[in-house]
Amino acid sequence: MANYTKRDEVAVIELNNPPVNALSFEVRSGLQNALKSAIDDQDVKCIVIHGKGKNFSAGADIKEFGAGTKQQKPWITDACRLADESSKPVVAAIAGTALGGGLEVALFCHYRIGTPSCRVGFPEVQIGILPGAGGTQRLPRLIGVNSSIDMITSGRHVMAEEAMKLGILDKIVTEDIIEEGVKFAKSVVGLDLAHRILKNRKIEAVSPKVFDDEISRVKKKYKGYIAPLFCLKAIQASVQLPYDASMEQELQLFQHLVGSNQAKAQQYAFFAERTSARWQLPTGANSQNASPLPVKTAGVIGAGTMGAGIALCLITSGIPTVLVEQDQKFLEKGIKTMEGDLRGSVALKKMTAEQAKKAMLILKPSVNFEDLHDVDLVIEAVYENLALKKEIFAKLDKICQPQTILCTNTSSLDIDMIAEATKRMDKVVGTHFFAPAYIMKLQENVYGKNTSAETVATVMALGRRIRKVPVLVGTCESFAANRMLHPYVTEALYLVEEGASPYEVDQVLEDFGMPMGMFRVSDLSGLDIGYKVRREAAKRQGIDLTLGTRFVNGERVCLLADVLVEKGRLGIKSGKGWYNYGSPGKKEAIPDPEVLDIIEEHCRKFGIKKQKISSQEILERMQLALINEGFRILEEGIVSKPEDIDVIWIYGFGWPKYMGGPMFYANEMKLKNVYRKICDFHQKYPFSIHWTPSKLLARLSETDLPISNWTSLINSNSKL
Ligand SMILES: CC/C=C/CC(=O)SCCNC(=O)CCNC(=O)[C@H](O)C(C)(C)COP(=O)(O)OP(=O)(O)OC[C@H]1O[C@@H](n2cnc3c(N)ncnc32)[C@H](O)[C@@H]1OP(=O)(O)O
Repeated sequence: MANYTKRDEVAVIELNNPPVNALSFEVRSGLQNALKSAIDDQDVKCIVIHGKGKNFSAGADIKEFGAGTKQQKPWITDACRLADESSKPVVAAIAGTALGGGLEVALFCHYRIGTPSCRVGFPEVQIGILPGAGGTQRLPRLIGVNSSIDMITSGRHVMAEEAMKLGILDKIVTEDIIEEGVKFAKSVVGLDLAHRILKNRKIEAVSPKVFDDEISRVKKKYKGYIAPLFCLKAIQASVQLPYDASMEQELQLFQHLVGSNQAKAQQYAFFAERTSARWQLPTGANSQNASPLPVKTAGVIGAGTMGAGIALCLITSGIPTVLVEQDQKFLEKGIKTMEGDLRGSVALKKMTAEQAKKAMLILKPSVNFEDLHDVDLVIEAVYENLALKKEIFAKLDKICQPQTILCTNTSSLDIDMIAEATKRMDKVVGTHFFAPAYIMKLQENVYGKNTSAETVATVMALGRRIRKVPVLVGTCESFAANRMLHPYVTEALYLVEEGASPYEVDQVLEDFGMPMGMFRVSDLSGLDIGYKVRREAAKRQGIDLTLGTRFVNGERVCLLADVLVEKGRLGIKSGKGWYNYGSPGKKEAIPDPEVLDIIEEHCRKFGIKKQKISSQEILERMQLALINEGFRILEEGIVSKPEDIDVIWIYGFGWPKYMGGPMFYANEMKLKNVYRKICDFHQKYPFSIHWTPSKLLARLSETDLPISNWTSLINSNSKL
């Protein structure tokens, strides 16, 4: 709703829909009525619109879009048209965020003022739609076509200072936004409003080439996403058509997008991220009843690629950090990496040179563990070796304050075994970052059997603070993220043995929307890593793994990657892997006939008959193998909801948001179809344990319920 009050001759309209003042039907109607009252009231000389609480408005209520249903009238445009027509100045007084429809409301006002910390933007592309209440028509009239294209197709938030430079804000004021709004509104009473009404403004002439170039740029940068292209069409209409006709065009484009599968998936992903933040432990403790400890300072152990990346996340979020390495040379190398990454961020305009300098000032590099004595939280990021990690944790337990939280960046080791090296098992937790840690957004937090709710609350809060997307998972072999990768990778290798080339497999995955195919990712990580892990695991089990091994414990194995390693093809680092890179460290992946010969030879050796495998089969086998594992992870309670898995795949492995995530994808395929196909594969490939159908999937597939109901069904039926 919208509250209407008066301060002398100033009407003050307050958008009131906590927590973010989303423009629901009630708010739109309230705004329309309040504007009518203010315009009709003879005593009112000017009008201020502001938002209750921390935000002006986060835009349209995304929940109302639900699967393409039309918003109930009045639209934002119906409500705000009154501002355009008003002879009394209307001022948008912006604190917090004015996003999407929120910014559109502000663009209907004659003036916009904002606090120094306010942000504006059109993030609609991120939820698969476009600004559908005049944003694509009015912004170009205010800040020009090029800047509008940048803002609308990227969806980025623009800070007050930049908004002022662009001309979106007329003034930056103090944080006391209502007082400032009233004062400003009074100061503009009586001024000519004609040139302040955006729909009346002339739009600059722009050559069609600008749009052709932008289409190419957007297609490349946001590969697979349709909304940014629709945004361009709408902006182009603003240049080519009169205002009313181009508004109509914007509405049509908006309506097309709002009903699209991509919008549905992207909006699911938006809410999944927020649902995933609401964690719970098997004890019943959860994000509502547990409080985080304050983290004023932090420590990182290990200045290798991961450690340096994690330290960078901390210092760029304003957390003073001690970075400890045992060797001065490695420490210096780590700092150089960090400085290089910061230079990259400055070049990409993600931060200013001043901010980068400030971040480095709160880093304390050290070769002395004792320097971790007073920090509130330590993240250990040394290489994967249980004995070494236990030694470090025992040392930390003695050096750090009793309340200090000790985190391990392990990707596979048992959290409980690491915790046992300390006398504070409740304060030990996994914080698994993904490479490159400074860039990848997923933070997979892993609780052990003694990890306290307070510790979990602290690392979940830390994740959000350092701009990661934190997800809570329980302990199991490889945890949730990497565990799901296993069947995906395995199935890719089987497909290659059976007749698909690695390049066909990668093409299918990239066409689906994955940023890189599985084989390119393996080359990037280094094939020798898996080689070592497989040999160590086999050694632990007393198995003699050789290139002649075909079955382990009754399960089919394919060691083609190991054949490449033994030929010196380690991936990008050696210049050759599944692809040829020309020379070590080069990134351009070129399909290599030599690899196809190696595969031929491998298949001949084992008498494997090759056949043509369709793109559809490649996709189904890879996706369904990981989906089945996802259901098992849910079934075992390693994660508490399907959204956790989707968030892991979107932010850890680049699953396209417009496909929602693997669980959402399964939901769209209908679980009965997913289950039937998995059963078929199980029958066809009995020696692949990953095709054993999940019991939870079997049970859910009988219900035909949508993904939004799965969690309550799982919780209400312990037999699942
Ligand atoms: C025809 C007109 C068409 C108009 C197009 C639009 O306007 S579409 C909407 C465009 N706006 C957005 O995409 C903004 C989405 N919101 C955000 O980016 C962030 O929420 C925020 C505003 C930057 C605030 O971030 P913060 O971290 O402080 O809070 P949360 O993200 O956790 O959000 C708090 C709760 O509010 C819910 N929510 C946020 N925005 C909306 C929205 N636009 N509609 C509905 N609900 C919204 C969010 O889901 C959180 O709810 P919980 O129940 O607490 O999880």
